[in-house]
Amino acid sequence: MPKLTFEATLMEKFIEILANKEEITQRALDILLVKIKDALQSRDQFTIALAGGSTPKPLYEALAQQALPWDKIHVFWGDERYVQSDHPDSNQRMARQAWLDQVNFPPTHLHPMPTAANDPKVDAETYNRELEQFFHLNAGEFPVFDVVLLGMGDDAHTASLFPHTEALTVQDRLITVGNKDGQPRITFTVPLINHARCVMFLVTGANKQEPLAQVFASEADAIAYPSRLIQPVGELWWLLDAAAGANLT
Ligand SMILES: O=C(O)[C@H](O)[C@@H](O)[C@H](O)[C@H](O)COP(=O)(O)O
Repeated sequence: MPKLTFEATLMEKFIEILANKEEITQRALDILLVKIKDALQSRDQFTIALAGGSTPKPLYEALAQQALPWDKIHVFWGDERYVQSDHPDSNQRMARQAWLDQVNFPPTHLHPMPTAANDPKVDAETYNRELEQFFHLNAGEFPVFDVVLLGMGDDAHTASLFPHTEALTVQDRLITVGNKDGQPRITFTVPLINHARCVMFLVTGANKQEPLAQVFASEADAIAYPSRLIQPVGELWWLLDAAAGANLT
């Protein structure tokens, strides 16, 4: 696999260690509400890409309690397991149950990753085209999401960008096929995430201590610790609970 290189980028990095999941949820909500307000004032539209997994679910539940102009917000997914949308592992299903189906989003404002073609490459290409059309992109352009939410696995993967996989090296697409132990995923690529105005990691649990130490180390192999590749042109937020961030204080 080619050595990964990426230019140094201008970004503002914020690392906050909070007591627990509840504090992370509240802090993430507070930041998101500011980003939504700023986006609506500047562009009259807010675009967000959701993370899957378990950590963001309380944040989605908290968002469902907000009175926001849902008709000005567009929701995408940063990655998806390659299962049907009603499968228990579906990231779409989790976000709909926790938030999206609990408020009156216009259906056209929800942009789930397709998983029905029985070929992840086809579905990845379909979603790639959907983003190109939605953001009116010319060939080779990347869209700028207002916020990309991310989690991090205990192998330092993020989205469905897993260690030592081809997905890590894709630089000319918005969407590609991820691979978790042979199981296909659909995922944002590194350059797509890195074009965001704001990337926010929510990371909890003592099992994330070691991978975080590698992600924040001055030197480490980004192919082995893919979250190192996330260096957005905009803001980078790391919201960690005390267990995950214990070694960083
Ligand atoms: O589809 C997924 O599973 C996620 O996108 C994945 O990248 C997740 O964010 C991490 O695995 C952390 O998951 P937890 O939040 O459950 O620790």
